[in-house]
Amino acid sequence: MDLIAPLALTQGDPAGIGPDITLRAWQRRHDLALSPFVVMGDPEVYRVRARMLDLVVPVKEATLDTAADIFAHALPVVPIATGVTVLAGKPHIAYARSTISAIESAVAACFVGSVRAVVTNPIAKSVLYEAGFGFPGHTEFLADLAARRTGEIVRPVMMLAGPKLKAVPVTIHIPISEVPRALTTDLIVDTCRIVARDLETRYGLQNARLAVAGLNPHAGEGGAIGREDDAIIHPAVRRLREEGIDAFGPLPADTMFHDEARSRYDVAICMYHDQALIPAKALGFDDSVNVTLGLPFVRTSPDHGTAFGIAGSGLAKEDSLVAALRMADEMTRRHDS
Ligand SMILES: NC(=O)C1=CN([C@@H]2O[C@H](COP(=O)(O)OP(=O)(O)OC[C@H]3O[C@@H](n4cnc5c(N)ncnc54)[C@H](O)[C@@H]3O)[C@@H](O)[C@H]2O)C=CC1
Ligand SMILES: NCC(=O)COP(=O)(O)O
Repeated sequence: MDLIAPLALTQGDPAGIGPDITLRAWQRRHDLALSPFVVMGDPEVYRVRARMLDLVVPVKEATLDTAADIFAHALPVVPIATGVTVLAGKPHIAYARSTISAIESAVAACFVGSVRAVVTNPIAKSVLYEAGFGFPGHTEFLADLAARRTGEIVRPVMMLAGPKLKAVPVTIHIPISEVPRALTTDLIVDTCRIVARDLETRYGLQNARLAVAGLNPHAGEGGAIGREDDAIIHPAVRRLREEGIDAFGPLPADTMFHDEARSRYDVAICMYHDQALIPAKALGFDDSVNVTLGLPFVRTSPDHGTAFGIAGSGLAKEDSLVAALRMADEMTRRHDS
């Protein structure tokens, strides 16, 4: 991999805080020693937002070849026109096409080696659904783009990674009422295999310890408070251990996230979205990163969403985006060494 190549940073929803935190991360690039990144987005959105926020950030249209050099003195943007005036804090389905195109362009650039990794700014799921977007989120869309490129099945796994906790939701963006039906022993086993493999290849963590959460209170209390823990999760843990993966559980989820409990594992495997994301965000909202494992390229993202309520106000913190840029940089360097 060409380590001179920049990281691709997608626009995300242009009405959200993506432009704010991108401008602020670029401003701090020297202090934070950030590797060059190139934005896939609408240059005008960044110019308008910089004026709104009173930030002195020159924005320059770039190509993938010129971006890394431009980064030293201006924010490089590979232009993807929104075609409409974007209002900060006011999401609109008219922005959906450019939001999606930015992701597609970043992935295409990654496959030809013009960028090293894909870092995504937040998208508003409901806005994209309204515009006909057929995927729950980036995670599944990126896997689909990768599968179309490689001709192979790509199983993506979401992981929230921060200094205090790595947590994986086995099921992601589905209604809580559908979780028990969606959970299968095979799904848990497949997810854990990908986690164990990618923690080694992408993070250099060998023989990772996987703490598998139960689904029901007290991990089902021997079947008295729900049967899924014994019937579905326990057999998955057994199979993983037979394969040599250091998985254990199912553990009562309420007692697996305190300091001492976390010292016993490298990653928490959780059964549903909030079981993973609540502890991850409670323990590190500003420095946790949303990573997609299982892809043939590196993808990271801030852990937060579009935060429309504070877009253009100057209140948005760029810390999680900075952590995502850093993590993507480190992951591509490690993979290459
Ligand atoms: N990776 C992605 O694309 C993600 C997208 N979303 C989308 O974001 C939209 C809004 O979701 P919410 O649940 O409201 O979560 P949110 O993360 O956008 O906002 C939650 C709260 O945190 C604050 N906040 C978020 N990021 C911040 C930052 N960088 N600095 C300071 N304060 C910050 C917001 O102002 C709000 O009070 C939804 O449409 C959701 O689909 C949510 C999570 C991740
Ligand atoms: N709650 C996490 C989230 O919404 C991020 O999803 P994705 O867009 O990274 O798939």
